[in-house]
Amino acid sequence: MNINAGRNVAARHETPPVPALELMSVSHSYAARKALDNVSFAIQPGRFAVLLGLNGAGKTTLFSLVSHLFATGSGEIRVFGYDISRKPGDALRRLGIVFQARTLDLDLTVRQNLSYHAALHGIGARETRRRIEALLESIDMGDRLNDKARSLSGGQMRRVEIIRALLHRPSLLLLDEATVGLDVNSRATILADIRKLVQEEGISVLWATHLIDEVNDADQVIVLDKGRLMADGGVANLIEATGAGTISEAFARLTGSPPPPLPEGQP
Ligand SMILES: Nc1ncnc2c1ncn2[C@@H]1O[C@H](COP(=O)(O)OP(=O)(O)OP(=O)(O)O)[C@@H](O)[C@H]1O
Repeated sequence: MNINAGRNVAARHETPPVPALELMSVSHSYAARKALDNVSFAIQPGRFAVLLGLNGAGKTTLFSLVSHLFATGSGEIRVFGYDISRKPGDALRRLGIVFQARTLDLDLTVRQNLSYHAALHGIGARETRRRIEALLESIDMGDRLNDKARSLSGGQMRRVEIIRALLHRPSLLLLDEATVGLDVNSRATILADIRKLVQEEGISVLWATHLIDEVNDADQVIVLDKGRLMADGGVANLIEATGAGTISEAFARLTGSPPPPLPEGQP
């Protein structure tokens, strides 16, 4: 008996998973300046995808569209199949976002900053307390609960912002230049924490950066340059497609720029 027969039939009829994030022909302009030009890509559930682009590539604009801060004028954006324009509630519920600019209220305590976000998502008081305490403990910041946000270091503020983005248990996390301005150790800790979330919780991540050393071999790499999608694929694919020796060289060839800078603190 061929025990695989049934399985093969099932596999033939299997539908592909709904992407965690899908952009279809998305464009955006600020007056005459085109910031995104016909950008399409998809991120599958449970993937760590790096959105790699130099200053002005369009990364923040893309985040503003995905998070529905800006209306999608041209093209379509779906979060786990939900169109951000037609079903913003369903899409945003599945989305956690850490913006490039610091967004904690410095005069509120860590708990107050986090509780406010939980309330916006309709999470009850007891559950809010439970989640906040567990998440803060997980990053060894349980003792900072009642401290004012302004007393935290830059890296600690960033980690509180990441926790805030996770409070409503999103399935897709977007981070825009999350490590900018942080020292080498804080950068490494934050990146490792996020990679752990992908591995252990199956969360999908879109990590926007201009730092090539934040890319791992197993990542999906989406290269954006002056609003245009230059490449989308695995590290090995990008290296092969560009005839480069390294991902850094591949990026330089794709964007016509010198190899991107190494992070602060590295020669
Ligand atoms: N509010 C705005 N008004 C006009 N032009 C803008 C505005 N915001 C961004 N731009 C322009 O759109 C383009 C894309 O900018 P965006 O901030 O999305 O890029 P980025 O990749 O996030 O860059 P950075 O890493 O420097 O933040 C740039 O040419 C920028 O000057």
